[in-house]
Amino acid sequence: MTQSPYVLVLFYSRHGSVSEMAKHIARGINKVNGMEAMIRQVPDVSDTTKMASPALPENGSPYCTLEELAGCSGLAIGSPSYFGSMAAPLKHFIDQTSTLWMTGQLIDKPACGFTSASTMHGGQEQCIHSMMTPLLHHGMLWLGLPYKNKELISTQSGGTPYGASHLANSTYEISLTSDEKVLCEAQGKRLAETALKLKK
Ligand SMILES: Cc1cc2nc3c(=O)[nH]c(=O)nc-3n(C[C@H](O)[C@H](O)[C@H](O)COP(=O)(O)O)c2cc1C
Repeated sequence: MTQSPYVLVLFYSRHGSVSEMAKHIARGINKVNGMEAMIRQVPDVSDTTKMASPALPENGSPYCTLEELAGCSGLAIGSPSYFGSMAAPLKHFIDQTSTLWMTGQLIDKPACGFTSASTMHGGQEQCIHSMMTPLLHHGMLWLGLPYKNKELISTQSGGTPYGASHLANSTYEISLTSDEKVLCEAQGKRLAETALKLKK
């Protein structure tokens, strides 16, 4: 069976905010005819062993396989901001992608990043940049969010020109503001439109 062209929405989320953002990004992707969203998460890592998750997630999206990453037409990658950087489980997953790097399977495919953080100036932009770096090594084409999206100006919470973000506060608020939702959808739509244009 041939898989329809898809944009992979790949994330790690411990408390649910980034997972919620992934749904809104997927909604934007699915607005583009000819592209569909595939939502996948990465397993947690343990403090004491190399890898300690069950083979299947207890809830939420399935775990991503390397084949699913290799086959995507575009990639939206999301992580909570942890000390201004991506969370370890996502980095752990990326660190297993050397075979894709050696075979150049992600070259010239578009990518973008999204994040959630508990504080306004706690490193949202830095976290998005941390996800950009390995994907540039993979030869991917990084997309931001242009200011034609007026919500970037009106937002009182998340939203950056580097990628969508959510301000969860210290109360782990999962629900997104309307500006944050619009920006997530705009980012997903832009990514899918670009993936369609670039598709060979
Ligand atoms: C280890 C750790 C480090 C964190 N570092 C930051 C940080 O640097 N800046 C910030 O604003 N929030 C930080 N947070 C808060 C998370 O980014 C925030 O709760 C986020 O919304 C969680 O996303 P999730 O609900 O998808 O798990 C940190 C949380 C943890 C557990």
